[in-house]
Amino acid sequence: MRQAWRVGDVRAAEKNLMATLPEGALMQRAAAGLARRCALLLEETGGVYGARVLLLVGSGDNGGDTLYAGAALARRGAQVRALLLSPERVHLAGLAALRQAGGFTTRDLPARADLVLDGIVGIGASGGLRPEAAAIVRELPALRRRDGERAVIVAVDVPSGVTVDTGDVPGEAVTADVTVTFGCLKAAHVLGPAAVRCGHVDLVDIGLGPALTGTPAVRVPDAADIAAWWPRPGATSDKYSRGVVGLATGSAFYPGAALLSTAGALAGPSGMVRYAGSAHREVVRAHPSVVVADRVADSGRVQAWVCGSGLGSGDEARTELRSVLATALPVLLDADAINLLVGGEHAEDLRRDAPLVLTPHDGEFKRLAGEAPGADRAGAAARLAAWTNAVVLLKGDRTIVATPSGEIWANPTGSAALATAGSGDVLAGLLGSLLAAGLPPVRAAVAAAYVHGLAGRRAAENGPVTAPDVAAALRPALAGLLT
Ligand SMILES: NC(=O)C1=CN([C@@H]2O[C@H](COP(=O)(O)OP(=O)(O)OC[C@H]3O[C@@H](n4cnc5c(N)ncnc54)[C@H](O)[C@@H]3O)[C@@H](O)[C@H]2O)[C@@H](O)CC1
Repeated sequence: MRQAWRVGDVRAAEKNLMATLPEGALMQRAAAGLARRCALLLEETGGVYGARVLLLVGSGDNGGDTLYAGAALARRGAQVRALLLSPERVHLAGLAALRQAGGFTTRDLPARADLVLDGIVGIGASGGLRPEAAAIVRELPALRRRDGERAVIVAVDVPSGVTVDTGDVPGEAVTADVTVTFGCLKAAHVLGPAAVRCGHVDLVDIGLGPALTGTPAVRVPDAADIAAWWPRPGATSDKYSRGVVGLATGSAFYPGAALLSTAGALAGPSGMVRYAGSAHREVVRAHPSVVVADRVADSGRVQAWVCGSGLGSGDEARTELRSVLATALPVLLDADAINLLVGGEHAEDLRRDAPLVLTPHDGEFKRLAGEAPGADRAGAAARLAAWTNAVVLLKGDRTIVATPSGEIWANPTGSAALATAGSGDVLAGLLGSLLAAGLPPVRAAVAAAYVHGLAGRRAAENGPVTAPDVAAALRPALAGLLT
Protein backbone atom coordinates (compact mmCIF):
# COMPACT_ATOMS: atom_id res chain seq x y z
CA MET A 1 0.00 0.00 0.00
CA ARG A 2 1.19 3.50 -0.76
CA GLN A 3 0.07 6.55 1.16
CA ALA A 4 -0.43 10.12 -0.02
CA TRP A 5 -0.41 13.08 2.35
CA ARG A 6 -2.02 16.50 2.68
CA VAL A 7 0.10 19.62 2.21
CA GLY A 8 -0.44 20.63 5.86
CA ASP A 9 0.95 17.30 7.09
CA VAL A 10 3.88 17.48 4.66
CA ARG A 11 4.75 20.99 5.84
CA ALA A 12 4.59 19.94 9.51
CA ALA A 13 6.82 16.94 8.86
CA GLU A 14 9.30 19.05 6.88
CA LYS A 15 9.43 21.58 9.70
CA ASN A 16 10.18 18.89 12.29
CA LEU A 17 12.80 17.29 10.11
CA MET A 18 14.44 20.60 9.17
CA ALA A 19 14.86 21.44 12.85
CA THR A 20 17.29 18.52 13.07
CA LEU A 21 19.29 19.31 9.92
CA PRO A 22 21.62 22.05 8.65
CA GLU A 23 19.83 24.80 6.73
CA GLY A 24 19.02 23.92 3.16
CA ALA A 25 19.79 20.22 3.62
CA LEU A 26 16.34 19.06 2.52
CA MET A 27 16.41 21.15 -0.61
CA GLN A 28 19.86 19.76 -1.46
CA ARG A 29 18.56 16.20 -1.02
CA ALA A 30 15.51 16.98 -3.17
CA ALA A 31 17.55 18.67 -5.90
CA ALA A 32 20.16 15.89 -5.97
CA GLY A 33 17.44 13.25 -6.40
CA LEU A 34 15.75 15.35 -9.08
CA ALA A 35 19.01 15.84 -11.00
CA ARG A 36 19.72 12.08 -10.87
CA ARG A 37 16.30 11.26 -12.35
CA CYS A 38 16.71 13.92 -15.04
CA ALA A 39 20.16 12.61 -15.97
CA LEU A 40 18.72 9.11 -16.40
CA LEU A 41 16.00 10.48 -18.66
CA LEU A 42 18.56 12.36 -20.75
CA GLU A 43 20.74 9.28 -21.04
CA GLU A 44 17.74 7.52 -22.66
CA THR A 45 17.47 10.30 -25.26
CA GLY A 46 21.03 10.98 -26.34
CA GLY A 47 23.03 11.70 -23.18
CA VAL A 48 23.47 14.51 -20.66
CA TYR A 49 26.45 16.20 -22.27
CA GLY A 50 25.24 18.86 -24.72
CA ALA A 51 21.55 18.24 -23.95
CA ARG A 52 19.34 21.32 -23.89
CA VAL A 53 17.57 21.66 -20.57
CA LEU A 54 14.93 24.31 -19.95
CA LEU A 55 14.05 25.24 -16.37
CA LEU A 56 10.68 26.91 -15.71
CA VAL A 57 11.32 28.65 -12.41
CA GLY A 58 8.67 30.13 -10.14
CA SER A 59 9.16 32.26 -7.07
CA GLY A 60 9.22 29.64 -4.32
CA ASP A 61 11.31 26.72 -3.12
CA ASN A 62 9.92 24.61 -5.95
CA GLY A 63 11.87 26.94 -8.24
CA GLY A 64 14.85 26.58 -5.87
CA ASP A 65 14.87 22.78 -6.25
CA THR A 66 14.73 23.26 -10.00
CA LEU A 67 17.63 25.71 -10.11
CA TYR A 68 19.90 23.46 -8.00
CA ALA A 69 19.01 20.43 -10.14
CA GLY A 70 19.74 22.53 -13.25
CA ALA A 71 23.12 23.44 -11.78
CA ALA A 72 23.94 19.76 -11.28
CA LEU A 73 23.01 19.00 -14.90
CA ALA A 74 25.07 21.98 -16.13
CA ARG A 75 28.09 20.60 -14.25
CA ARG A 76 27.66 17.42 -16.29
CA GLY A 77 27.80 19.37 -19.53
CA ALA A 78 24.13 20.07 -20.25
CA GLN A 79 23.20 23.47 -21.74
CA VAL A 80 20.84 24.71 -19.06
CA ARG A 81 18.59 27.78 -19.45
CA ALA A 82 16.28 29.07 -16.76
CA LEU A 83 13.11 30.98 -17.64
CA LEU A 84 12.32 32.97 -14.50
CA LEU A 85 8.63 33.70 -14.04
CA SER A 86 9.20 36.23 -11.24
CA PRO A 87 12.85 37.35 -11.57
CA GLU A 88 12.44 39.71 -8.62
CA ARG A 89 11.45 36.86 -6.28
CA VAL A 90 13.64 34.03 -7.54
CA HIS A 91 15.50 31.68 -5.17
CA LEU A 92 18.78 33.65 -5.16
CA ALA A 93 21.13 30.95 -3.90
CA GLY A 94 19.72 28.50 -6.45
CA LEU A 95 20.18 31.03 -9.25
CA ALA A 96 23.76 31.72 -8.16
CA ALA A 97 24.49 27.98 -8.15
CA LEU A 98 23.11 27.65 -11.68
CA ARG A 99 25.17 30.58 -12.97
CA GLN A 100 28.29 29.28 -11.30
CA ALA A 101 27.79 25.91 -13.00
CA GLY A 102 27.57 27.62 -16.41
CA GLY A 103 23.79 27.90 -16.75
CA PHE A 104 21.99 31.00 -18.12
CA THR A 105 18.68 32.74 -17.75
CA THR A 106 16.42 33.40 -20.69
CA ARG A 107 13.39 35.63 -21.20
CA ASP A 108 11.70 33.56 -23.90
CA LEU A 109 10.69 30.02 -24.49
CA PRO A 110 13.31 28.45 -26.80
CA ALA A 111 12.31 26.52 -29.92
CA ARG A 112 14.16 23.39 -28.83
CA ALA A 113 14.66 21.55 -25.57
CA ASP A 114 15.44 17.95 -24.76
CA LEU A 115 14.16 18.19 -21.22
CA VAL A 116 11.90 20.68 -19.44
CA LEU A 117 11.78 20.95 -15.66
CA ASP A 118 8.52 22.42 -14.43
CA GLY A 119 9.41 24.29 -11.24
CA ILE A 120 6.75 26.99 -11.61
CA VAL A 121 4.91 26.05 -8.44
CA GLY A 122 4.86 23.10 -6.06
CA ILE A 123 2.94 22.42 -2.88
CA GLY A 124 2.74 26.16 -2.21
CA ALA A 125 0.30 26.61 -5.10
CA SER A 126 -2.87 28.55 -4.54
CA GLY A 127 -5.57 28.88 -7.20
CA GLY A 128 -5.03 28.19 -10.86
CA LEU A 129 -1.87 29.15 -12.76
CA ARG A 130 -1.30 32.87 -13.28
CA PRO A 131 -1.87 33.96 -16.92
CA GLU A 132 1.84 34.29 -17.77
CA ALA A 133 2.60 30.80 -16.48
CA ALA A 134 -0.48 29.42 -18.20
CA ALA A 135 0.66 30.89 -21.54
CA ILE A 136 4.05 29.17 -21.22
CA VAL A 137 2.49 25.86 -20.24
CA ARG A 138 0.27 25.97 -23.33
CA GLU A 139 3.39 26.15 -25.53
CA LEU A 140 5.21 23.18 -23.98
CA PRO A 141 3.81 20.43 -26.23
CA ALA A 142 5.34 22.24 -29.26
CA LEU A 143 8.92 22.00 -27.90
CA ARG A 144 11.04 19.51 -29.84
CA ARG A 145 14.18 17.74 -28.74
CA ARG A 146 17.27 16.91 -30.79
CA ASP A 147 15.76 13.74 -32.30
CA GLY A 148 12.62 15.65 -33.38
CA GLU A 149 10.40 14.08 -30.73
CA ARG A 150 8.41 16.03 -28.15
CA ALA A 151 10.55 17.37 -25.28
CA VAL A 152 10.44 15.26 -22.11
CA ILE A 153 8.62 17.16 -19.36
CA VAL A 154 9.50 16.55 -15.73
CA ALA A 155 7.26 18.10 -13.08
CA VAL A 156 9.10 19.06 -9.90
CA ASP A 157 7.10 17.75 -6.93
CA VAL A 158 3.71 18.24 -8.65
CA PRO A 159 2.68 19.40 -12.14
CA SER A 160 2.07 23.16 -11.93
CA GLY A 161 -1.61 24.05 -12.15
CA VAL A 162 -3.06 21.11 -10.21
CA THR A 163 -4.76 21.46 -6.82
CA VAL A 164 -2.41 19.50 -4.60
CA ASP A 165 -4.82 18.30 -1.89
CA THR A 166 -7.75 17.34 -4.12
CA GLY A 167 -6.32 16.26 -7.46
CA ASP A 168 -8.49 18.80 -9.26
CA VAL A 169 -7.21 20.59 -12.38
CA PRO A 170 -9.10 23.89 -12.42
CA GLY A 171 -7.49 25.36 -15.56
CA GLU A 172 -4.27 25.21 -17.55
CA ALA A 173 -1.78 22.76 -16.05
CA VAL A 174 1.42 20.99 -16.98
CA THR A 175 1.09 17.48 -18.39
CA ALA A 176 4.27 15.73 -17.29
CA ASP A 177 5.96 12.60 -18.55
CA VAL A 178 7.52 12.12 -15.13
CA THR A 179 6.81 13.78 -11.80
CA VAL A 180 9.68 13.68 -9.33
CA THR A 181 8.32 14.22 -5.85
CA PHE A 182 10.05 14.48 -2.51
CA GLY A 183 9.56 12.75 0.82
CA CYS A 184 6.08 11.35 0.22
CA LEU A 185 3.26 11.20 -2.28
CA LYS A 186 0.72 14.01 -2.22
CA ALA A 187 -2.99 13.55 -2.94
CA ALA A 188 -2.63 15.06 -6.45
CA HIS A 189 -0.35 12.16 -7.43
CA VAL A 190 -3.13 9.64 -6.94
CA LEU A 191 -6.46 11.46 -7.23
CA GLY A 192 -8.58 12.82 -10.03
CA PRO A 193 -7.38 14.44 -13.25
CA ALA A 194 -4.17 15.64 -11.54
CA ALA A 195 -2.97 12.05 -11.22
CA VAL A 196 -3.23 11.71 -14.99
CA ARG A 197 -1.14 14.90 -15.45
CA CYS A 198 1.69 13.44 -13.34
CA GLY A 199 2.74 10.74 -15.76
CA HIS A 200 5.10 8.33 -14.03
CA VAL A 201 5.58 9.37 -10.40
CA ASP A 202 9.07 8.98 -8.98
CA LEU A 203 9.53 9.40 -5.22
CA VAL A 204 12.84 10.75 -3.91
CA ASP A 205 13.58 9.78 -0.32
CA ILE A 206 14.63 12.87 1.63
CA GLY A 207 14.21 11.22 5.04
CA LEU A 208 10.70 12.59 5.61
CA GLY A 209 8.99 9.25 6.27
CA PRO A 210 9.46 9.00 10.06
CA ALA A 211 8.38 12.63 10.50
CA LEU A 212 4.99 12.00 8.84
CA THR A 213 2.45 11.34 11.54
CA GLY A 214 -1.33 11.15 11.63
CA THR A 215 -3.63 9.85 8.97
CA PRO A 216 -2.68 9.79 5.30
CA ALA A 217 -5.03 11.68 2.99
CA VAL A 218 -5.32 8.79 0.56
CA ARG A 219 -4.25 5.15 0.47
CA VAL A 220 -3.45 3.37 -2.77
CA PRO A 221 -3.58 -0.43 -2.88
CA ASP A 222 -1.00 -2.47 -4.72
CA ALA A 223 -1.16 -5.95 -6.17
CA ALA A 224 0.28 -7.52 -3.01
CA ASP A 225 -2.53 -6.02 -0.88
CA ILE A 226 -5.23 -7.35 -3.15
CA ALA A 227 -3.62 -10.80 -3.36
CA ALA A 228 -3.30 -10.90 0.43
CA TRP A 229 -6.94 -9.89 0.98
CA TRP A 230 -8.51 -12.08 -1.71
CA PRO A 231 -10.38 -14.99 -0.09
CA ARG A 232 -9.25 -18.40 -1.32
CA PRO A 233 -10.84 -21.78 -0.75
CA GLY A 234 -9.10 -24.18 1.65
CA ALA A 235 -9.17 -27.97 2.00
CA THR A 236 -12.32 -27.86 4.17
CA SER A 237 -14.21 -25.24 2.14
CA ASP A 238 -17.55 -25.98 0.56
CA LYS A 239 -19.80 -23.87 -1.62
CA TYR A 240 -21.64 -22.46 1.40
CA SER A 241 -18.63 -21.78 3.58
CA ARG A 242 -17.06 -19.79 0.72
CA GLY A 243 -20.10 -17.50 0.84
CA VAL A 244 -23.21 -17.23 -1.28
CA VAL A 245 -23.91 -13.96 -3.04
CA GLY A 246 -27.45 -12.93 -3.96
CA LEU A 247 -28.16 -10.70 -6.95
CA ALA A 248 -31.36 -8.66 -7.13
CA THR A 249 -30.49 -7.08 -10.45
CA GLY A 250 -31.85 -6.74 -13.96
CA SER A 251 -35.47 -6.83 -15.08
CA ALA A 252 -37.56 -7.92 -18.04
CA PHE A 253 -36.57 -4.59 -19.58
CA TYR A 254 -32.86 -4.85 -18.68
CA PRO A 255 -31.97 -8.57 -18.66
CA GLY A 256 -28.43 -7.68 -19.71
CA ALA A 257 -27.70 -6.07 -16.34
CA ALA A 258 -28.66 -9.34 -14.64
CA LEU A 259 -26.31 -11.29 -16.91
CA LEU A 260 -23.42 -8.89 -16.43
CA SER A 261 -23.70 -8.69 -12.64
CA THR A 262 -23.91 -12.50 -12.60
CA ALA A 263 -20.79 -12.77 -14.73
CA GLY A 264 -18.98 -10.41 -12.33
CA ALA A 265 -20.12 -12.40 -9.30
CA LEU A 266 -19.11 -15.73 -10.82
CA ALA A 267 -15.52 -14.51 -11.20
CA GLY A 268 -15.39 -13.65 -7.50
CA PRO A 269 -14.41 -15.83 -4.57
CA SER A 270 -17.86 -16.85 -3.27
CA GLY A 271 -18.88 -20.48 -3.66
CA MET A 272 -22.32 -19.89 -5.11
CA VAL A 273 -24.37 -17.25 -6.87
CA ARG A 274 -28.13 -16.91 -6.40
CA TYR A 275 -30.12 -14.70 -8.73
CA ALA A 276 -33.54 -13.29 -7.79
CA GLY A 277 -35.51 -11.38 -10.39
CA SER A 278 -37.49 -11.39 -13.58
CA ALA A 279 -34.46 -12.13 -15.80
CA HIS A 280 -33.98 -15.53 -14.12
CA ARG A 281 -34.54 -17.55 -17.30
CA GLU A 282 -31.86 -15.65 -19.19
CA VAL A 283 -29.47 -15.93 -16.25
CA VAL A 284 -29.72 -19.69 -15.82
CA ARG A 285 -29.48 -20.24 -19.57
CA ALA A 286 -26.24 -18.28 -19.76
CA HIS A 287 -24.84 -19.39 -16.39
CA PRO A 288 -26.05 -22.90 -15.47
CA SER A 289 -24.34 -22.89 -12.05
CA VAL A 290 -26.53 -20.02 -10.80
CA VAL A 291 -29.53 -20.88 -8.58
CA VAL A 292 -32.45 -18.67 -9.52
CA ALA A 293 -35.74 -17.41 -8.11
CA ASP A 294 -38.04 -14.72 -9.36
CA ARG A 295 -37.88 -12.50 -6.28
CA VAL A 296 -35.72 -11.90 -3.23
CA ALA A 297 -38.34 -13.25 -0.83
CA ASP A 298 -38.24 -16.66 -2.56
CA SER A 299 -34.49 -16.88 -2.75
CA GLY A 300 -32.52 -19.18 -0.47
CA ARG A 301 -29.94 -18.06 2.06
CA VAL A 302 -27.14 -15.75 1.02
CA GLN A 303 -24.35 -13.92 2.86
CA ALA A 304 -24.59 -10.63 0.93
CA TRP A 305 -26.94 -8.95 -1.54
CA VAL A 306 -26.25 -6.89 -4.63
CA CYS A 307 -29.24 -4.80 -5.64
CA GLY A 308 -29.84 -2.27 -8.36
CA SER A 309 -28.21 -2.71 -11.75
CA GLY A 310 -31.04 -2.68 -14.30
CA LEU A 311 -33.66 -3.21 -11.58
CA GLY A 312 -35.98 -0.50 -12.89
CA SER A 313 -37.93 1.99 -10.85
CA GLY A 314 -41.42 0.52 -10.48
CA ASP A 315 -43.20 -0.99 -7.48
CA GLU A 316 -41.56 -4.39 -8.02
CA ALA A 317 -38.14 -2.77 -7.85
CA ARG A 318 -39.09 -0.96 -4.63
CA THR A 319 -40.27 -4.21 -3.06
CA GLU A 320 -37.03 -5.95 -3.96
CA LEU A 321 -34.94 -3.09 -2.57
CA ARG A 322 -36.95 -3.10 0.66
CA SER A 323 -36.55 -6.91 1.00
CA VAL A 324 -32.80 -6.65 0.58
CA LEU A 325 -32.42 -3.77 3.02
CA ALA A 326 -34.56 -5.60 5.59
CA THR A 327 -31.98 -8.39 5.86
CA ALA A 328 -29.19 -8.29 8.42
CA LEU A 329 -26.66 -8.93 5.65
CA PRO A 330 -24.09 -6.77 3.86
CA VAL A 331 -25.80 -5.03 0.95
CA LEU A 332 -24.40 -3.31 -2.13
CA LEU A 333 -26.68 -0.79 -3.83
CA ASP A 334 -25.94 0.29 -7.38
CA ALA A 335 -27.61 2.19 -10.22
CA ASP A 336 -31.44 1.97 -9.99
CA ALA A 337 -31.30 1.08 -6.29
CA ILE A 338 -29.41 4.32 -5.66
CA ASN A 339 -31.95 6.23 -7.71
CA LEU A 340 -34.77 4.64 -5.69
CA LEU A 341 -33.18 6.02 -2.52
CA VAL A 342 -33.41 9.57 -3.78
CA GLY A 343 -37.06 10.17 -2.88
CA GLY A 344 -36.12 9.69 0.75
CA GLU A 345 -38.73 7.01 1.39
CA HIS A 346 -36.00 4.43 2.05
CA ALA A 347 -34.13 6.64 4.49
CA GLU A 348 -35.41 4.57 7.40
CA ASP A 349 -34.35 1.32 5.72
CA LEU A 350 -30.84 2.71 5.38
CA ARG A 351 -30.42 2.86 9.16
CA ARG A 352 -29.13 -0.66 9.39
CA ASP A 353 -26.43 -2.30 11.45
CA ALA A 354 -25.15 -4.51 8.65
CA PRO A 355 -22.67 -3.06 6.16
CA LEU A 356 -23.87 -1.02 3.22
CA VAL A 357 -21.87 -0.24 0.07
CA LEU A 358 -22.98 2.33 -2.52
CA THR A 359 -21.35 2.40 -5.96
CA PRO A 360 -22.50 5.59 -7.71
CA HIS A 361 -21.18 7.16 -10.86
CA ASP A 362 -21.22 10.95 -10.93
CA GLY A 363 -24.86 11.21 -12.05
CA GLU A 364 -26.13 8.87 -9.33
CA PHE A 365 -23.91 10.61 -6.81
CA LYS A 366 -25.47 13.96 -7.73
CA ARG A 367 -29.01 12.61 -7.44
CA LEU A 368 -28.28 11.09 -4.04
CA ALA A 369 -26.09 13.79 -2.50
CA GLY A 370 -27.97 16.71 -4.07
CA GLU A 371 -24.81 18.02 -5.73
CA ALA A 372 -22.13 16.74 -8.09
CA PRO A 373 -18.88 15.45 -6.55
CA GLY A 374 -17.20 18.66 -7.75
CA ALA A 375 -13.51 19.52 -7.50
CA ASP A 376 -12.85 17.57 -4.29
CA ARG A 377 -14.04 14.11 -5.28
CA ALA A 378 -12.50 12.33 -2.31
CA GLY A 379 -13.96 14.84 0.13
CA ALA A 380 -17.38 14.54 -1.52
CA ALA A 381 -17.25 10.73 -1.35
CA ALA A 382 -16.27 10.87 2.32
CA ARG A 383 -19.17 13.23 3.11
CA LEU A 384 -21.65 10.94 1.37
CA ALA A 385 -20.17 7.95 3.21
CA ALA A 386 -20.58 9.69 6.56
CA TRP A 387 -24.11 10.82 5.72
CA THR A 388 -25.31 7.38 4.61
CA ASN A 389 -23.10 5.39 7.00
CA ALA A 390 -22.02 3.40 3.94
CA VAL A 391 -18.81 2.62 2.15
CA VAL A 392 -19.03 4.76 -1.00
CA LEU A 393 -17.27 3.72 -4.19
CA LEU A 394 -17.31 6.76 -6.50
CA LYS A 395 -16.54 5.62 -10.03
CA GLY A 396 -14.03 7.48 -12.17
CA ASP A 397 -10.66 7.17 -13.83
CA ARG A 398 -9.24 7.02 -10.28
CA THR A 399 -12.18 5.36 -8.54
CA ILE A 400 -12.43 6.47 -4.93
CA VAL A 401 -13.53 4.35 -1.99
CA ALA A 402 -14.51 6.29 1.14
CA THR A 403 -15.63 4.99 4.53
CA PRO A 404 -17.98 6.69 7.01
CA SER A 405 -14.97 7.42 9.24
CA GLY A 406 -13.22 9.29 6.38
CA GLU A 407 -10.69 6.69 5.24
CA ILE A 408 -10.02 7.27 1.53
CA TRP A 409 -8.61 4.86 -1.04
CA ALA A 410 -7.81 5.65 -4.67
CA ASN A 411 -7.72 2.89 -7.25
CA PRO A 412 -4.59 2.97 -9.43
CA THR A 413 -5.70 0.51 -12.14
CA GLY A 414 -8.42 2.63 -13.78
CA SER A 415 -8.79 2.44 -17.52
CA ALA A 416 -10.80 4.50 -19.99
CA ALA A 417 -11.90 1.14 -21.38
CA LEU A 418 -14.24 0.78 -18.40
CA ALA A 419 -16.30 3.77 -19.53
CA THR A 420 -18.72 1.47 -21.32
CA ALA A 421 -22.35 0.48 -20.68
CA GLY A 422 -22.73 -2.38 -18.21
CA SER A 423 -19.18 -2.27 -16.88
CA GLY A 424 -20.55 -1.08 -13.51
CA ASP A 425 -22.88 -4.11 -13.38
CA VAL A 426 -19.84 -6.39 -13.66
CA LEU A 427 -18.13 -4.47 -10.84
CA ALA A 428 -21.21 -4.72 -8.61
CA GLY A 429 -21.38 -8.50 -9.02
CA LEU A 430 -17.69 -8.94 -8.28
CA LEU A 431 -17.86 -6.67 -5.24
CA GLY A 432 -20.93 -8.53 -3.95
CA SER A 433 -19.08 -11.83 -4.24
CA LEU A 434 -16.24 -10.42 -2.11
CA LEU A 435 -18.74 -9.22 0.51
CA ALA A 436 -20.39 -12.66 0.57
CA ALA A 437 -16.98 -14.27 1.00
CA GLY A 438 -16.58 -12.24 4.18
CA LEU A 439 -14.26 -9.42 3.18
CA PRO A 440 -14.85 -6.19 5.14
CA PRO A 441 -16.75 -3.74 2.89
CA VAL A 442 -13.88 -1.29 2.40
CA ARG A 443 -11.51 -4.05 1.30
CA ALA A 444 -14.21 -5.61 -0.88
CA ALA A 445 -14.73 -2.26 -2.62
CA VAL A 446 -11.02 -1.52 -3.03
CA ALA A 447 -10.22 -5.04 -4.26
CA ALA A 448 -13.15 -5.14 -6.69
CA ALA A 449 -12.20 -1.78 -8.21
CA TYR A 450 -8.58 -2.89 -8.54
CA VAL A 451 -9.35 -6.18 -10.30
CA HIS A 452 -12.10 -4.61 -12.43
CA GLY A 453 -9.52 -2.03 -13.58
CA LEU A 454 -7.00 -4.74 -14.44
CA ALA A 455 -9.67 -6.57 -16.40
CA GLY A 456 -10.53 -3.38 -18.30
CA ARG A 457 -6.88 -2.92 -19.28
CA ARG A 458 -6.56 -6.55 -20.30
CA ALA A 459 -9.76 -6.41 -22.36
CA ALA A 460 -8.50 -3.25 -24.10
CA GLU A 461 -5.49 -5.18 -25.43
CA ASN A 462 -7.87 -6.84 -27.89
CA GLY A 463 -9.49 -3.68 -29.24
CA PRO A 464 -12.62 -1.75 -28.25
CA VAL A 465 -14.11 -3.01 -25.02
CA THR A 466 -17.69 -3.93 -24.09
CA ALA A 467 -18.87 -4.99 -20.63
CA PRO A 468 -18.93 -8.74 -21.48
CA ASP A 469 -15.25 -8.36 -22.46
CA VAL A 470 -14.51 -6.88 -19.03
CA ALA A 471 -16.34 -9.76 -17.35
CA ALA A 472 -14.43 -12.29 -19.46
CA ALA A 473 -11.12 -10.64 -18.57
CA LEU A 474 -11.72 -10.85 -14.80
CA ARG A 475 -10.56 -14.46 -14.55
CA PRO A 476 -7.25 -14.03 -16.43
CA ALA A 477 -6.64 -10.79 -14.53
CA LEU A 478 -7.14 -12.66 -11.26
CA ALA A 479 -4.97 -15.52 -12.40
CA GLY A 480 -2.14 -13.05 -12.99
CA LEU A 481 -2.70 -11.43 -9.62
CA LEU A 482 -3.19 -14.44 -7.37
CA THR A 483 -0.54 -16.84 -8.67
N1 LIG B 1 9.79 22.79 2.60
C1 LIG B 1 10.78 21.90 2.44
O1 LIG B 1 11.46 21.47 3.35
C2 LIG B 1 11.06 21.36 1.13
C3 LIG B 1 10.42 21.91 0.04
N2 LIG B 1 10.73 21.51 -1.17
C4 LIG B 1 10.20 22.20 -2.33
O2 LIG B 1 9.53 23.39 -1.97
C5 LIG B 1 8.27 23.43 -2.56
C6 LIG B 1 7.37 24.28 -1.75
O3 LIG B 1 7.97 25.56 -1.75
P1 LIG B 1 7.18 26.87 -1.36
O4 LIG B 1 6.52 26.70 -0.08
O5 LIG B 1 8.15 27.97 -1.48
O6 LIG B 1 6.03 26.97 -2.43
P2 LIG B 1 6.08 26.86 -4.03
O7 LIG B 1 7.42 27.03 -4.57
O8 LIG B 1 5.33 25.65 -4.38
O9 LIG B 1 5.16 28.08 -4.47
C7 LIG B 1 5.13 29.28 -3.76
C8 LIG B 1 5.31 30.43 -4.70
O10 LIG B 1 4.57 30.27 -5.88
C9 LIG B 1 3.69 31.36 -6.09
N3 LIG B 1 2.41 30.81 -6.51
C10 LIG B 1 1.45 30.29 -5.71
N4 LIG B 1 0.43 29.83 -6.45
C11 LIG B 1 0.76 30.06 -7.74
C12 LIG B 1 0.09 29.84 -8.95
N5 LIG B 1 -1.12 29.25 -8.96
N6 LIG B 1 0.70 30.17 -10.12
C13 LIG B 1 1.93 30.75 -10.10
N7 LIG B 1 2.61 31.02 -8.96
C14 LIG B 1 2.02 30.69 -7.79
C15 LIG B 1 3.59 32.09 -4.78
O11 LIG B 1 3.50 33.46 -5.01
C16 LIG B 1 4.85 31.70 -4.04
O12 LIG B 1 5.85 32.66 -4.23
C17 LIG B 1 7.87 21.99 -2.70
O13 LIG B 1 6.88 21.80 -3.68
C18 LIG B 1 9.20 21.36 -3.07
O14 LIG B 1 9.43 21.48 -4.46
C19 LIG B 1 11.80 20.55 -1.39
O15 LIG B 1 12.97 21.30 -1.56
C20 LIG B 1 11.93 19.59 -0.26
C21 LIG B 1 12.05 20.28 1.03
